[in-house]
Amino acid sequence: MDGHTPQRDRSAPSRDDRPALVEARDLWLTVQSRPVAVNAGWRRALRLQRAPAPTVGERSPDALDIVRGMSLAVAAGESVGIVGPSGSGKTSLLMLLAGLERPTRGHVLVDGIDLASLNEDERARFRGRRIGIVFQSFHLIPTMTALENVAVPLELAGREGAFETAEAALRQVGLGHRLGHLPGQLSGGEQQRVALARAFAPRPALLLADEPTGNLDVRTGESVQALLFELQRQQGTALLLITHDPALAARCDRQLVVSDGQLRAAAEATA
Ligand SMILES: Nc1ncnc2c1ncn2[C@@H]1O[C@H](COP(=O)(O)OP(=O)(O)OP(=O)(O)O)[C@@H](O)[C@H]1O
Repeated sequence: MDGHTPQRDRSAPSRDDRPALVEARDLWLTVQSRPVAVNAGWRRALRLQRAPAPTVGERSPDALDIVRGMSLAVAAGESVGIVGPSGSGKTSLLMLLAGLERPTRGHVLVDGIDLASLNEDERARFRGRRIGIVFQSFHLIPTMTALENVAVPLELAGREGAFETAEAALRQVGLGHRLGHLPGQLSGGEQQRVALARAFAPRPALLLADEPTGNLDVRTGESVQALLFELQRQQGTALLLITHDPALAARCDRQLVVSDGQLRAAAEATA
C-alpha cells in the first residue's frame, strides 16, 4: 500500500463479542452553514463582507454539526437497518462509513483498517475491494452498457476476468439477456439490479445501501429487496441499510434510529 502501513485494531468487540467488521468511534461531521466561497463579483453586487476565516482550532460561528458523536459496531455478515427522519444524518453517516466523507472528529475502522490512515487513492482501492455501495438513484454510468458498468470497476480494482465475473453477476440478478443495453434502455428496477450486480461482484465484506428501493414501485421494490437480502446472505456480507420503510428495516438483524445527528438502538429510541 504505497509503503504506508494502515493501523490495524482488532481489539474492539461488536455486540456479540466477535471482532467488529465495521467500527465507528464517536463520529462527528461539522460543516459550514454559509457558503464558504462567494464569487467576488457577486460579493460586490450583494455588498457582502468576506466572513473572517476562523483561526485553526477555533469553531466558526457558522459551524453546523450534522453528525454528533455516532458510535457503531457491525459484525461480519450482520445486517443493520437504519431509519430516521429526513435530514437527520443517515446519508452523512453512510458517507463517513464509506470513507467518502472525512469525519471532523472520530474514527471509522473497516476490517481493522482506520480509514483515516489511508490516503485518497488507498481509500478508493480499499472501497473497491471491501465496500459495495447501492444508492437510491442507481448511479450507473449512462454511456456504458450494463456489462461495462459492472466490469469496469472490477478491472479498475485489478481483478482478473472482470468481464466474465461481471457477466456471471448480471446473470445472477436475472439480467443475462440485457448485458449490452445502456442504463437508459433499462427500467428502474433493472437498473437497480445492475447496481446490485456491480456492488456484489467484488464480493465486498460490507454493503452500504441508501434507500435502495426508494425510486421503485412497491412490487419492483419488493423483488429488489428480496434479491438484496439473498445476495447478502449468500455472500455473508455485512449490510447497513438506510430506509424510510420500517418494514424493510425490520428485515435486518437489528435496527438503529438516527435522530438529530445521533444514533440509537431502535428500542431506546421508542422508550
Ligand atoms: N456537505 C454538506 N454541507 C452542508 N450541509 C449538509 C452537507 N451534507 C449534509 N448536510 C445537511 O446535513 C443534514 C443531514 O443530511 P443527510 O443527507 O445526512 O440526512 P438524511 O437523514 O439522509 O436525510 P434524507 O432521509 O432526507 O435523505 C441535512 O440538514 C443536510 O442538509
